[in-house]
Amino acid sequence: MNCGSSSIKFAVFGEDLQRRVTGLAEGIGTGGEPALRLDGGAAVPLSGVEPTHAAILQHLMGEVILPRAGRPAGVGHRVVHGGRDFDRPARITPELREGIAALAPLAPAHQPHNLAGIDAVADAVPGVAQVACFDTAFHRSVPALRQEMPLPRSFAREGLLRYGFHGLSYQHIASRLADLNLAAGRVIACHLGNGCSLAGMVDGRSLYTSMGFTPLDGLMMGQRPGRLDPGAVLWLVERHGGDLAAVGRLLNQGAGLKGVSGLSADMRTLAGSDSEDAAFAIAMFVDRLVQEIGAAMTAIGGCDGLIFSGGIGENSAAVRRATLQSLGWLGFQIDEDANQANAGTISSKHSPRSVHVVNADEETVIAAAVRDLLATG
Ligand SMILES: Nc1ncnc2c1ncn2[C@@H]1O[C@H](COP(=O)(O)OP(=O)(O)O)[C@@H](O)[C@H]1O
Ligand SMILES: CC(=O)OP(=O)(O)O
Ligand SMILES: [Mg+2]
Repeated sequence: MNCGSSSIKFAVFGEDLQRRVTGLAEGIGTGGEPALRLDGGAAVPLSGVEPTHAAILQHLMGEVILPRAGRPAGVGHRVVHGGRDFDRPARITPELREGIAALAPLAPAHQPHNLAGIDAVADAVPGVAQVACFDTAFHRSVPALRQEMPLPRSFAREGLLRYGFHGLSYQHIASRLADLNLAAGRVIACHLGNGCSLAGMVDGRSLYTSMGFTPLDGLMMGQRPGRLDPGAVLWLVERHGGDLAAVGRLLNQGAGLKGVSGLSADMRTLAGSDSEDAAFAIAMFVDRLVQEIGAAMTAIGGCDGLIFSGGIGENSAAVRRATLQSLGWLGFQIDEDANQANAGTISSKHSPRSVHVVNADEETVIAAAVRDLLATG
């Protein structure tokens, strides 16, 4: 289960880790009618189901997942924030559920939905083994120097650290590096979905990531701004008369591509629009990405391979082309035919650094963790 801010992704796996059912419910809480896609088929409106995560989860468990796949041996969940303590997949107990709930204020657009998933499964399949897989865990290898912030160190001891996110996606990318001849070396992986971040990995381990204490930092995203001057945040709080919740909504839902374009958080919509603000938003998205790739390269001492992943990274040839054009002077050369085809390798034959497209697959990483934990009891 991968419960996102406006979507629920799920997959049922056999013991061989092959997918039996794959589903995506999207458009939850966005004002329109949510729809369900099964196994890559057409979107079917979820008419008659209350458009909340909890109600849709109940529907999916009772009407879709259990009838098709039977009672599962175990259920794994993507949990966005694991804080300092949860650094590996773990069986969900009442205590762990409490710990996950306590971190919700640090990921308000995600963590409550992750909890809704856990609760819906417990209701539908009482007693089933459940496993939490944390999006922060992969980045616990980032050096302390980069996890702490330039503030009095007592705050870091209280847990004010740069945790980083999208770790399940990076773990999947790390598992693919051997096929790309990049198992040893410096890799920058860009996960560009609704939330966007990048990771600088050396020999498959994370040493740098653009997201921070919360999923607000770093790259410009669908609805979040990414890196902001903290003075701008203070100004926004004053401008909203001290209403922190309103500023929180602006930063989590009303900024990024959506805020700048005034049109949509969806890259497809912006790419198909002739609005000047939409074009400006895309150009800013690319510029921020280029800057952050440069920061990651200097942090990890270079780059042998660059990877694009996530809905935008996998499908937007235009974003990849614009990014690589700006980075051309650093030795990134594009093969435009391969890029247009969303091929696995999109750098030209003689490019000093290789560039690849890897499909995001958080679900397989979760399924493997569940299988491993069940095997060890
Ligand atoms: N063909 C495409 N061209 C450009 N952008 C695309 C395309 N397909 C999907 N996207 C973009 O991918 C983003 C969603 O990414 P995805 O990884 O599916 O999101 P999530 O973070 O919810 O998992 C949206 O901005 C969407 O417009
Ligand atoms: C952490 C995060 O930003 O997740 P998502 O991409 O699912 O919004
Ligand atoms: Mg995502």
